[in-house]
Amino acid sequence: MARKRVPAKTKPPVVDSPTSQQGKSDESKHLGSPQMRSPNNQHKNHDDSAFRLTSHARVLFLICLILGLIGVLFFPKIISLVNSVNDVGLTLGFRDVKDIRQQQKVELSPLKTKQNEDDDYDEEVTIMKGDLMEDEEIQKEEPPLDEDNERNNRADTRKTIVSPLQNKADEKNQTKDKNAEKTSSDKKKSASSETGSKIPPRNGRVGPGKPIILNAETDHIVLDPSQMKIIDSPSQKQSEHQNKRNPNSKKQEKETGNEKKNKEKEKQIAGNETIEDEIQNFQSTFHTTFTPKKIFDGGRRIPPVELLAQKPTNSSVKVFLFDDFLSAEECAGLMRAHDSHVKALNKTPILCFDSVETLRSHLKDVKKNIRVTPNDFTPGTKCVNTSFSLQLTAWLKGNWSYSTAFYPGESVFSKVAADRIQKAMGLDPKSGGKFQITSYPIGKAYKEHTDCLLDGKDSRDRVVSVLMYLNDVDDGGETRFPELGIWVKPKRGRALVWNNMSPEGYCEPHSKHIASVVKKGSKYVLIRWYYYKTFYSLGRRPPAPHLPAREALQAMVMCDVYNSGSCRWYDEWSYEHLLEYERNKLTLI
Ligand SMILES: O=C(O)CCC(=O)C(=O)O
Ligand SMILES: [Fe+2]
Repeated sequence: MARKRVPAKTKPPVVDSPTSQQGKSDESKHLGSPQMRSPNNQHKNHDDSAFRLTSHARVLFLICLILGLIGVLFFPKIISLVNSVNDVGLTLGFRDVKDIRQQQKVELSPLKTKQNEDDDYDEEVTIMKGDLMEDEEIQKEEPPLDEDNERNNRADTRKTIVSPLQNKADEKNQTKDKNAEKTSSDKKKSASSETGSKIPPRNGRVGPGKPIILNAETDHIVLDPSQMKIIDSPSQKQSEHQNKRNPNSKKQEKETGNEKKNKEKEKQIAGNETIEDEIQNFQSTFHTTFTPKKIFDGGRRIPPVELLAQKPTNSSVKVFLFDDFLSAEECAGLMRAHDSHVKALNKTPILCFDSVETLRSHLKDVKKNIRVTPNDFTPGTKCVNTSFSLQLTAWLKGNWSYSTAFYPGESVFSKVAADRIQKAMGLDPKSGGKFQITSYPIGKAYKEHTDCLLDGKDSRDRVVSVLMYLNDVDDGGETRFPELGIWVKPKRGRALVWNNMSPEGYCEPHSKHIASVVKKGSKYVLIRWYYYKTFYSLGRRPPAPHLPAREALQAMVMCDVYNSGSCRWYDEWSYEHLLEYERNKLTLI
């Protein structure tokens, strides 16, 4: 065997394998020169060095290829690591490596990766660190929710299990979409005809030729107290909610079986009202995600910017920001319409509290030593009567923020905004609810909350929130996400969009946010929530709610968990309307 070995320096005889012959003939074909084919020594030497050169070149080529591959694979990581060190370093001077790693994790999250497939997105989404704040600052300004409460909230959230049949239900619902679209267009027609209404709508202007109508139709509803309904027990609410969440669950089947019975109950609740076809035929759809994209509107280029969590988090919450999403004229028009509507509802509001303890805290705060019990609430509600409301209003000195609402079909602007949101954020207008404008006078804030938790249960189904700032605020008023370490300064026309629920349909505790105290000036925002599941009353004012009697032009003030931002004035009673109405119409959706 050893003898047969060819000395290293002598060239082995060329054994023309079929491939090498093939190679030669290919070469000759290529070069087309007969000499090149003649096997003289010179040529052999040339061949040798060419061979050596080629093999060196091959090795070099392979090394380059491997290096290139490594570069391609790790280049974005290296660059973004350098960037984040720069960004974070510039802001804080020094940051824990753990946090930087976390930032990488967020950048490489599934949503981002998915979006990278979209050229438009890849090109235009800017990833930005969220502005940072110290934890202690959050603690100081906005006391966190009671710890036990919070723990329960989280436990409740995790307890709600999405049915494995959910996907099937989604598919089914998608096929129903066509029907739903039809229903929705019918609904729109009906909503706009409804707008014709009993009292003249108040008009504001949103830019040239774009009227916004804030319709106070429900202000005329004066209810028969005998129609009032005792609010359901929390466990009942929860099971109803789970039922909504799991449309194929046993409970749902049971209800389908009991459809007739429920319809009767329904009719009973609705009195002599007949159930409109559009309600009866209503098909709900699910909404689980959003897809930010660059848009152009009114000559403005509006790209999304992703704000990265600045704290370790494994949540699915994504926060995006679009500057100049609304024009200056639109912002001014919306603020004017809101102000004039608030002014018009000049009757003393009815005051409501989430509990008698909250009422007590407020009384203590204004140094009124009055004994109150649950009997001070109008039966079946958490609201006090008109004369007590009058007294409380004087004592509390209008210490609240103001929210007015308008619905699709009530203004040209609502369609313009819904379409723009759809284009920029991929949110289906059909899943969006009312538009709510809120103004915060100086000193006002709004408590820490998620948009999907209610009394510790995910009852609101608000999968995505779209918050639009209508003015610059001189000082304060930031929207803060304490769990993510993100805070955003109000800026006229800026839109902020985030998901409150995971794609699986869980309410995300990390979506908790706070409207910080307005320290100087005032703050105006427009907000629209997009729901996990559409329900009939989205997009139009729900019919008569089972709430305390009230006069026309009488708003309500709702005071939740007692803290600095606990009370909010509402031009309508929609918050309860929606829950109540959804419960009542459960069998229809
Ligand atoms: O005004 C803000 O910054 C946030 C408002 C908000 O979160 C809400 O109304 O649900
Ligand atoms: Fe919120």
